[in-house]
Amino acid sequence: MAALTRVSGSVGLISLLNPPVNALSAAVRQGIVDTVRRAVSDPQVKSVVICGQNGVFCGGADIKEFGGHMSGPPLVPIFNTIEAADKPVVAAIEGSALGGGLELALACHYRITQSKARLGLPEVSLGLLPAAGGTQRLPRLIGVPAALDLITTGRHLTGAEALKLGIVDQVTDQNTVEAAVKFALSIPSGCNICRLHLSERPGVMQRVKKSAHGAIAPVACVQAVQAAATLPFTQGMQREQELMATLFGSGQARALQYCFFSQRVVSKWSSPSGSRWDTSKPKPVTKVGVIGLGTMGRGITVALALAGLSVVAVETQQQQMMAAQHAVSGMLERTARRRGVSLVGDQIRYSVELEAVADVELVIEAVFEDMALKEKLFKQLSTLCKADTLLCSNTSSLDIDHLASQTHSPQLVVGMHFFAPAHVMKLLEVVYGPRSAPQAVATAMELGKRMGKVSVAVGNCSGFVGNRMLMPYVEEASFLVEEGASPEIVDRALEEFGFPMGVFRMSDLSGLDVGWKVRKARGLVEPGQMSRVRQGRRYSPLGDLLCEQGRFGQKTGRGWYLYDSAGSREAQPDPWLQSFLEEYRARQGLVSRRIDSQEVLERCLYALINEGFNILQEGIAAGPEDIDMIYVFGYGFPRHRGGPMFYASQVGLAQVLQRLEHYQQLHPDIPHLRPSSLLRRLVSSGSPRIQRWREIIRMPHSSL
Ligand SMILES: CC/C=C\CC(=O)SCCNC(=O)CCNC(=O)[C@H](O)C(C)(C)COP(=O)(O)OP(=O)(O)OC[C@H]1O[C@@H](n2cnc3c(N)ncnc32)[C@H](O)[C@@H]1OP(=O)(O)O
Repeated sequence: MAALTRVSGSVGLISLLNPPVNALSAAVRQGIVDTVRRAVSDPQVKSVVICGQNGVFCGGADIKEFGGHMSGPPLVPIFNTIEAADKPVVAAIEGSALGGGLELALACHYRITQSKARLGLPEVSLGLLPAAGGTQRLPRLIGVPAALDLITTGRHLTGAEALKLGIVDQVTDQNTVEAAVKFALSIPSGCNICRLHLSERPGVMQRVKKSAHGAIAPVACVQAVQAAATLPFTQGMQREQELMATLFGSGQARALQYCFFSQRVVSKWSSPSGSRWDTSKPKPVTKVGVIGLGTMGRGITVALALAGLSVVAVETQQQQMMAAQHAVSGMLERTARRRGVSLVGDQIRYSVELEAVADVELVIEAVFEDMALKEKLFKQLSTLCKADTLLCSNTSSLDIDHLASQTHSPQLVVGMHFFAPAHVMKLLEVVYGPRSAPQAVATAMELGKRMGKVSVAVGNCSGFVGNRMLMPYVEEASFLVEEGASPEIVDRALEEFGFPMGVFRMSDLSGLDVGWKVRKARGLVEPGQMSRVRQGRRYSPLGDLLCEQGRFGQKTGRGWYLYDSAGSREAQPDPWLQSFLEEYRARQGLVSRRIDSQEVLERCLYALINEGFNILQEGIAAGPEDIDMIYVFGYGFPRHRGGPMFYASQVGLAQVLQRLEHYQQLHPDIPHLRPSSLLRRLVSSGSPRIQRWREIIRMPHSSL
């Protein structure tokens, strides 16, 4: 798992061998121990170079080992031995040096890196801290502020950025191992351990705690770096170990590591028809049409252009097209500057003629959420585009199969549901209908990947996965307000749970009129009416009544909260709303009661989770990982809780079932509190680990 050879006469070359990313498994750690010992004791070896095989230095500790019993030599003494070696040790970094991989390089005396290599300490995103000396060596090498930034965010750097910060000694575009060997031959014996004088950074802890939304790892990272600033190296290392011990077995670490693997699981998509990621080849796409340049169309255009695709952007009115062109240019420049990438000119062609998309390979429709308008457009596209052009809709809830039926080639139609702002948000729901060809799904998934999205393939139903689950969550929040809670009580409970925004603040941000339009389209809105049963089930008209008063949220300066002015973001409790709610409850004969945060969490989250089980049962999502990644990347579900389905597994499925039954008895008129039969089945199968749910879902069962 690590090999030692002698090159250029006197350089001991140690290669890590553990494809695909040379993770530091027990065997690799043992290999490093053995090869370093041999190299250091060999009198013919004057200096040592450590590299990774197959163009990757090292992706860090083997995350798969974290769940089980850890065996083999630990990293800290291995790295201390390397640092203490009396022969110069040089790390040759290609591909990635992440987590324990970078910590290995930091223990070496010198680092040479490929300019495009990725370096970073991403442990915080796994609920951990860099506990193989990273929190002690990095601040001593580059200072506290830069180290804090890298360790608390986990962000990756390029080799060139790492050189600027002083993490590496040399960057090369040539063969990195050869450059490192040449470097090793040129340096005298003795080592280069940099020990900066460090001082603490006031105010950092407060800032990190605020942005952590309840995650504990970023806080522990700050504490560990503070130890580097205040304690001698050996004591700092001890503090690092103590802090790591509090994180290692935590539920948050388990949730975050589950997210790491789930993000990779969802790219290996499958559908109930049997089509799969490994048997469906995507069609090559170089030119894409975007129809409709409102907020979504503009974001999609930017995301495509940044991914290096040619875009034909169509808007029917000249004036709107000009406005969109101006906005897209600004967004592109800002995003490219932030990401440090250069723009390729002339990638986007604007037109007011639909015919401009006649020669593209894929079209993304992003016009208003109006079925009649989309039907007409798909009919036109089907006639004017090439016979094999993929037609995709950015609808957030409409029937993909119905749209497909408007075209000559329904197999070429899929949904590509982006999230606003589309050039920033990582989630893409790829929606397949019963007639979508495997190649169409594979192509949309591949295009999402090229745009840097986490793409999740889901089946066709109203609202798909994300918005379908959101309905019961939002409805429960309104019911709680009818029963006595205030928007502040509901939002506070959800924000303390870890959501960046509660239901009502989020609704004010996105606009209350958005949901009002959807409810109108579903025939639920009865202007001026207060009835609380519609279409045979409990309904809260509160949102409609606010809209009738022109309270659309932030954009009108009032909604569930009050704002200083239209467009302001600072939400304040509104005394008017309080009186309005009191009057509403009195007219409805509702007796207000005290509602605590436990009830808020249980009713909102268990309703959401219950719908997730229905979705799994119907095969709309292939597994719990798909739902969890949709919620983590698209809806702000706290990543350190793993997503709604993982959270349910942590709470205990029997407990979720029991609380749903309890609330359903109290509220028999709320269908989404009726426990899903899949949840019952899982509980009666002994509540297996989430990784085993797919087996249970697939098992034949009787619904009797
Ligand atoms: C005492 C504690 C000390 C240290 C703690 C740590 O080091 S924690 C680990 C820190 N490292 C990371 O977080 C890096 C994780 N990996 C990545 O970010 C990417 O995999 C990487 C290295 C940038 C490569 O990306 P790429 O897109 O090329 O490949 P992909 O992500 O699809 O990964 C390929 C397969 O490798 C598996 N894998 C990757 N890293 C690890 C790892 N550290 N441990 C175990 N397995 C890893 C990944 O799951 C993929 O597996 P597959 O079965 O093919 O889906």
